[in-house]
Parts: sequence; C-alpha cells; structure tokens
Amino acid sequence: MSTTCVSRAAELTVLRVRVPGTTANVGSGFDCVGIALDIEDELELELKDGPGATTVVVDGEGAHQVPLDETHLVLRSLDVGLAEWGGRRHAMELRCTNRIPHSRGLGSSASAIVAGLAFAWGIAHPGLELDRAELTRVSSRIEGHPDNAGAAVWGGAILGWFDGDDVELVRLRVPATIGTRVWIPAFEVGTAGARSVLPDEVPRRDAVAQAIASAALPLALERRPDLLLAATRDRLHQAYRAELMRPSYDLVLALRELGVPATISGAGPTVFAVGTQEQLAPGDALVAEGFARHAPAIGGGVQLQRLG
Ligand SMILES: Nc1ncnc2c1ncn2[C@@H]1O[C@H](COP(=O)(O)OP(=O)(O)OP(=O)(O)O)[C@@H](O)[C@H]1O
Ligand SMILES: N[C@@H](CCO)C(=O)O
Repeated sequence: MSTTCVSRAAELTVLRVRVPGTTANVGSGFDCVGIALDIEDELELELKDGPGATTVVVDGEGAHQVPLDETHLVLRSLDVGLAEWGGRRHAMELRCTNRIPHSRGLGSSASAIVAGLAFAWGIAHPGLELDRAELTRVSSRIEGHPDNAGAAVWGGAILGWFDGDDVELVRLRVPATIGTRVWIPAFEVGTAGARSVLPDEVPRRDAVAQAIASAALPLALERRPDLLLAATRDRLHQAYRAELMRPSYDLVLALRELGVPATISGAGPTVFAVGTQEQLAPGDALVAEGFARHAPAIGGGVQLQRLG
C-alpha cells in the first residue's frame, strides 16, 4: 500500500488549486445557503521526493497573520484529507496567493479548508477528477456547516445541510441577470466570536418569519427576483451580531430601506447584496464611507490542476 502511494506521488511535481471566496446565509438561509464569488485564492503545492520539511510562502491577504508552519489551515486540512483518502505527506512547498480577505465574512477559512482537501485528493488519487461530494462532506465536517464550504466546492449558489454525517446539497440555478455587490470594511470580525453572541432560543414570531423567508429564498434566487428583498430578511442572526459590526449593520438597513436585497455576508462584517441590476442600482449610488465596494461575478467551484 505505501509502495503504491510513493510511486504515485513521485510522478507528481506541482498541484495548483484555485478556490473561490463565498458568501453565506444570504440573510434568511442561516448556515445552509451559500454563493461562490469570483474572488479567488490561488495555491500551488510542490511535492518533493521523500519525507522532509514543509515550507509555506504566503502573498496577499493574511500574509503577515497566518502561521507559516504545520498549523497553517491548508496543511491541517490536507492532513485530514490524506487520513480520509490515503496517501502520505512528502516534503513540499506550499505557495499561496490570497485574494479572499480574512475574517470579513467571505468564507476565507472554508476556502482554505477546501483547497487543502483538493490537494489531498490530488495526492491520494492522481489522475482522478475531484469527487466534489466527498470534498463537500469532509470540508463541511471541518467547518461545521456546509454553506461556505459547499459553495466553494461546487461554485454558483447552493443549499446544503447535514443529514447525520452526510451532507445534502442542492445546486441552485441563478440566472445570469442576477448580480452581486460586496462592501468590504477594513475591520475584522472572527466567526467564532460572531457565533458566540447568538441566542439559543428565539421568539416564535421570529422563527415563523425566518421559516417563511428561508422557504422563499431558493425560489427568489432561481426565478422570482421580485421576492429577493423579502426572502433575504433575517430574524435569526444579523441583529444579534450588530454590536460587533455596527457600520455594516447600519449599511444593511440603509440599503434595504432603498429596496436593495442586502445582508451581512456570512458572520460579517462584509455587506452583501444580490439582485437584478435595477434592484442593485440604488446601492451603487449610495456613498458608504469605510467600505470598498466590488461587483464580483458569481464564482465557479474549486479547480485542481496538475502541472508537470
Ligand atoms: N487562506 C488561508 N490560509 C490560512 N489560514 C486561513 C486562510 N483563510 C483563513 N484562514 C484562517 O481562518 C481565519 C478566518 O476565519 P473566520 O472563520 O474567522 O473568517 P472567514 O472564514 O473569513 O469568514 P466567514 O466564515 O464569516 O465567511 C483566519 O484568521 C485564519 O486563521
Ligand atoms: N453561517 C455561518 C457563516 C460563517 O462561517 C455564520 O453565519 O456563522
């Protein structure tokens, strides 16, 4: 078994992964709706012969913050993938060009996890296409919920949830007439902290309102943009997190007041909006100081390429 893995890995030189950032929740779809965005990290893993040390080189977002050793999230996820699918660690160099901002609600951690798992798949199964269902299962287990991870794996928009240890995932067909906007602030909010302020129980009227909005959300994204403002209305998480990201929460309220289907992206503090050009236009005219506004296309899923 180990002989097979050594000879397989020795045929590989460099694996390249491109992975999109993602927005989660889209308002009412807490922990289950995600959309990939065309803001991509690009990573290369150079495999060297035999065992030995791993070096990590990071450019771009998080370059001076992420660890450059075995605790790097991509390497930790790669190890989980190798334990799942077989294959062993060689000496290697990991090179990351990061464009997804960290701790802003654009799914950077899920993307790093998916990238590490895609490398592991490439080592364990050279020549085989990525098994996206497997990647979704393992990345969602590491991340804890499938919204960001599922969207990073498959691209486009997804609805995903745990069914025991498995993940049920439905790909949503969002028409090309639907666009997105993100307003990215300079400050960061960690996901763990943003989850810790959520209550364990909510009033029944909020639960009912959330059920109605989240039931309408896939329909609104696929073919009823006129429902997007109502379907993205949240009663479960955004208001509870407002004090952690007051400027973002206020911007969401101002945009929604103008009819723009705006939400907090993931656990924040980026603000996200989705809709037709007509629905998004009032937001483009709004001055939002302290935020960098972008109009990313809806992104594709993780890609694994073998070079040499
Ligand atoms: N490309 C990366 N390489 C290494 N570590 C990363 C990378 N991206 C994220 N991380 C780790 O994940 C942390 C950010 O994760 P966190 O879950 O707080 O935010 P997020 O994933 O950007 O946002 P959200 O989950 O709300 O969309 C970073 O501080 C860093 O430790
Ligand atoms: N659904 C998650 C996304 C962040 O990982 C949350 O809002 O906490």
